[in-house]
Amino acid sequence: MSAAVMRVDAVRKRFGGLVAVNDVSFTLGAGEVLGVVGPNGAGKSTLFDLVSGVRRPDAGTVHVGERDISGLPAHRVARVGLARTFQKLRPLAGLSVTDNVMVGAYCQTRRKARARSIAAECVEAVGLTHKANEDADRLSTGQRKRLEVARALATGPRILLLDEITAGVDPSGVPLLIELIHKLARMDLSIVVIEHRMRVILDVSHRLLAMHLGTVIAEGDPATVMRDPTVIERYLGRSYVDS
Ligand SMILES: Nc1ncnc2c1ncn2[C@@H]1O[C@H](COP(=O)(O)OP(=O)(O)OP(=O)(O)O)[C@@H](O)[C@H]1O
Repeated sequence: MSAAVMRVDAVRKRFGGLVAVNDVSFTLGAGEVLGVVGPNGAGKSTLFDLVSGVRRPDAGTVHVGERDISGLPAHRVARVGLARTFQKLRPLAGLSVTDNVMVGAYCQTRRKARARSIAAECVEAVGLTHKANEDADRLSTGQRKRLEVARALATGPRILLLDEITAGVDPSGVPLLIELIHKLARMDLSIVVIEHRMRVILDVSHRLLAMHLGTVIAEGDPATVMRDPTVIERYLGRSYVDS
């Protein structure tokens, strides 16, 4: 792991009286997979929104390499090489898998033929070639998650933010998604993963960031973070300690 490809400094977001993300800072190394854990409402998805330009931070900065991308809208952030998936799946209804992925590819090219070929590569990378012409609405949850990844990949990112790609997926489909994250990491991407399933997060992450009520409560190598008494108390619960 080498120099940071992304640096997030003291980002903050308030919704009315609630500080959803409270001065969160972290770096992402080249080729690193950083896991983000925390209970529901900890601020994980809002943190992704701030980094990916879906929402503007009230304070703080986000750098990709030397470039300050703080407050840029999502389409411009995508052009800098940062892509994300969303927890809530939103394939474009009535469009095929390939057409959905081409939407991402138009971030890299205006040529339809080139967009189609990028889409084909990305659909293959996530293992959906056999569904390429199918209506995206007809996919299973696990397949839709992979479609989301393909659409993000088609924008040509260096940094990928994955928001709970195993949520709602049948346990039998989880190993395929774990393998997909490993594959993405081998594609020279630097990745931030939000994930509730412990077996997934421990399998894929080089480093962990634990959040609670908008703040970072622990950061470091996964085994150490998981043994941190504050993380156990606020996130994992007594049953984890006792088991
Ligand atoms: N648009 C919004 N308006 C008001 N409050 C919001 C909004 N979006 C999120 N919140 C609140 O901000 C806090 C953080 O939410 P967020 O979705 O970022 O948490 P999370 O850690 O991703 O949770 P989960 O694991 O359930 O997805 C929560 O209290 C949530 O209710």
